[in-house]
Amino acid sequence: MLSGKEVATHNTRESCWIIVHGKVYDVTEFLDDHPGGSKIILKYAGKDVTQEYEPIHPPDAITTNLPPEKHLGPVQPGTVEKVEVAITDEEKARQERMSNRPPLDEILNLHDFEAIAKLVMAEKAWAYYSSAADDEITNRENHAAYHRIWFRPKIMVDVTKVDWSTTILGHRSSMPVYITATALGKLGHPDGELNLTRAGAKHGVIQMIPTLASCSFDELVDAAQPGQVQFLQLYVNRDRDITKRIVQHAEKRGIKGLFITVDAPQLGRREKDMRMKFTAEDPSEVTKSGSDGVDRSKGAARAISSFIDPGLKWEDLDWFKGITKMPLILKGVQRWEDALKAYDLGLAGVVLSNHGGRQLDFARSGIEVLVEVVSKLKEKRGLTFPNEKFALFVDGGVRRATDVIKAVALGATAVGIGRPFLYALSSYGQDGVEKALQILHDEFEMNMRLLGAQTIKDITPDMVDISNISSHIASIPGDKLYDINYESMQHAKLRQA
Ligand SMILES: Cc1cc2c(cc1C)[n+](S(=O)(=O)[O-])c1c(=O)[nH]c(=O)nc-1n2C[C@H](O)[C@H](O)[C@H](O)COP(=O)(O)O
Repeated sequence: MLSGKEVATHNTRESCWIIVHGKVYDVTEFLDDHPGGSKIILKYAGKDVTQEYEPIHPPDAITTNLPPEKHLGPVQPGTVEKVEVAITDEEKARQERMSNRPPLDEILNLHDFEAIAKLVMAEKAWAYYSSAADDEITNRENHAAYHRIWFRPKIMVDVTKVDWSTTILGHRSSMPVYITATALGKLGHPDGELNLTRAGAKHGVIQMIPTLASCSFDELVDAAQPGQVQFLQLYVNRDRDITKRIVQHAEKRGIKGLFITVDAPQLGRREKDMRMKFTAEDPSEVTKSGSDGVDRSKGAARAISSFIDPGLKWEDLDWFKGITKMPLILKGVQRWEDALKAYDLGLAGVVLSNHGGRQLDFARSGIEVLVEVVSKLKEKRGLTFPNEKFALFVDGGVRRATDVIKAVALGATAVGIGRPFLYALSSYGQDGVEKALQILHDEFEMNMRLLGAQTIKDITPDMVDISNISSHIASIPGDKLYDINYESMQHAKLRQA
């Protein structure tokens, strides 16, 4: 066993060891491959870096990215000097805002969590969660699309009792909503995705565990209550043995659905996240590309995703069917032809999604694609929805129970919600996530009554007017760069002249 003293002598670029979770790693040859640049590692060379490591890296990031011969084994307990991570003025100001945030009972809707999270989250964390690709048009369209769908409520229906519970892939759920997969939960809260597991258990809502969770997969499955249903979101690894191991382990641990993410052969250019250059203090320090040629100077997203296989193709699905019996669902389908292909291949369903606008900008919203998919699969295969055999899910921009009800009316089995639960856990931890779920329950109760629907089955296509669904009015974003940098400079020059 290595002593902390011995590890401390390896604190240079020539020989750099670090300690993570009580284990010693030789990262000397990894320094220039580190997505956040070498500087941040050298700052902690020879020391225990766990506290700095945890919020940004999935637990197994170091073991999967470092060859086994660099894993030097456990460090002797009691021999390691504690690393004090100095509290910056920015962090002090943030903690001050956190202590002044409104009490939870003043939160009335899911938008409130976003407003508070923006105030109380660390800049890097907010950038990562809120970021979307390019001009973020799709991110805005995701919610805007719901504003183009109007209700045709029924009256004189006895709605004394209303019930919005449902089944998702054959499992009971208290509402047609699941907590979708979003990476790096510990950026927002030290308990990370555990907040989602625990709140989901209390409110009978399914959690989709992300490949890039901050918490380990087993930690999240161990934290589930008996009978609590969890799905797994999978980024397919270039190394198929790693993927096979993850999938078969998940099945053994009782995961009830494998959601294969298909809209991210490369993670999108999320410029707010990129500006953070994540952990590298000196941006020019951030390595342009590692030994595998992956450009790592693009913030956290790109940093943690170089393992994703851009070569994933339809033929791979037979391989998946051969390694698991879990229902297979494709997450990130964006046109009816691909939904039809997934149905013909006997998959259990698709998530009509553009990754929360974080991937291809100008991709259409999930709800608009839903309308197209339902009509085309009816025309081509005589299918009606919701459909037990082939479930349609939608995610992106869902912030109200009325958004969910619109999706259900149009044939969705259920809807995934992402950022609102992240903002809730970042502002109030598990209590925040529970409050968000309770708000949705309260909104369902009211809206089902006002719609004249007693149960989910009574929410039918005739209850919505979708005549405007495809008329996109993309608000052209202001040209910040020109307006702030160039235009004002010209004015300044003219003023001086
Ligand atoms: C907000 C967010 C979304 C992420 C997400 C991380 C964040 C912070 N990450 S990402 O880092 O790679 O982009 C994932 C992910 O791990 N895997 C995935 O399939 N979708 C990922 N998504 C997309 C997510 O599953 C939903 O499609 C999206 O969040 C739905 O939109 P709303 O946030 O508006 O509800």
